[in-house]
Amino acid sequence: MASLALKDVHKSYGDTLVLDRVSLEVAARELIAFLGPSGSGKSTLLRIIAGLETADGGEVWLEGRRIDALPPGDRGVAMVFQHYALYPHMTVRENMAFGLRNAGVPKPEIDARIAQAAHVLEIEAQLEKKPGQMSGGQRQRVAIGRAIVKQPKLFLLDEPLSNLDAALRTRTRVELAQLRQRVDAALIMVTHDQAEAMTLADRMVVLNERRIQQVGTPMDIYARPANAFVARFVGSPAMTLAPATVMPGNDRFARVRLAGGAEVMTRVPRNGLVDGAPVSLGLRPEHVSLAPAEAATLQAEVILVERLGDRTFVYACLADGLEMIAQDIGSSAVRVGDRVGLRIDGDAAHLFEADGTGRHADAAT
Ligand SMILES: Nc1ncnc2c1ncn2[C@@H]1O[C@H](COP(=O)(O)OP(=O)(O)OP(=O)(O)O)[C@@H](O)[C@H]1O
Repeated sequence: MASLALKDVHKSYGDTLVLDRVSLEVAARELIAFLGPSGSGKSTLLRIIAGLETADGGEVWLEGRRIDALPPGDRGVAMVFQHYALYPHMTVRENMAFGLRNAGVPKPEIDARIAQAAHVLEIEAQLEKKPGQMSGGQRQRVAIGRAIVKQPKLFLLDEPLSNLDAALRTRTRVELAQLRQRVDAALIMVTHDQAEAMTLADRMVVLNERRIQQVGTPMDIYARPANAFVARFVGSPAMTLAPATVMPGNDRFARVRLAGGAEVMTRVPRNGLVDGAPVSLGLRPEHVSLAPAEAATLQAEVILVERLGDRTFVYACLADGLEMIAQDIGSSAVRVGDRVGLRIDGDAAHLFEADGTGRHADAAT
């Protein structure tokens, strides 16, 4: 049985539809990341599940119980906010006990739950401190602890790491990954940060334009994005989308011609594609490499070089103005203004419909 099920959830604010028939099933103990651009409805969906917002239609089920008409406190859901909203005048222990005391949980039970959560989060030594005496990372753990003591069936985390600096964020991400092994509940987190989603989530839900665009494991979404939006949104730097046309032929796989004339042999089955049909060729940087200008079919001028230490991203502009990103070795010697050749790994190229709405399945799918 799914832990959480959303069925045809929709929501408008005034005349603006923000969620359009969203359906999703989350398995027990699964960690799901909602990923999408600003305004795509991630927080609204989370708030509907938590009961802080009412949907206009649709159903929310948790462990076989319909919860969308229940008040937030009765849903079996605990939410951790981006601004963790700890009570500054209370100690960590009091912060964690507050909700339980209000819910009438007996004191020995509260003490036991706090001790257990503090152990899981390794904040036993901080229990008598006030939030002002703690670092951002410690405060975030207390906020998570406050959710853990409620023993929810589902945790909802809204941008849980976004207030932390880069180093602490990476560390807390690892801690969150470890924590989830120790809690017996499903977990949904909202994030802007795809590295966070890719590293933590069992499955990612990519939202855009009011709808779920794709649900899948991080690697599945990276390797087989369902449409041009997902292709460009997931992965950094973004995938290049090059306008191309399908060339006539009886090959098993489709050969396409880029606007500038170069041809690329893909691994996308030829059948189902119409001769001359416009398509969009998707290329990740790791599938475009540098080659001596005279030996390659594509010539380009380097416009930007991004050195990351272990590898270098080379942004290059083709004669027809198309920009492509190639990946080179860490010690790459290329410089802005250089003329370079580009070699495309057609086996790894993606083909999307020209309007970006769909993907032509490749041989691996
Ligand atoms: N209370 C509200 N009243 C009116 N419009 C709202 C309200 N809350 C959200 N919206 C609108 O609904 C849309 C979705 O907002 P939501 O906060 O869910 O997006 P999001 O994906 O979480 O964005 P962000 O990543 O910026 O937090 C946006 O267009 C937003 O302006």
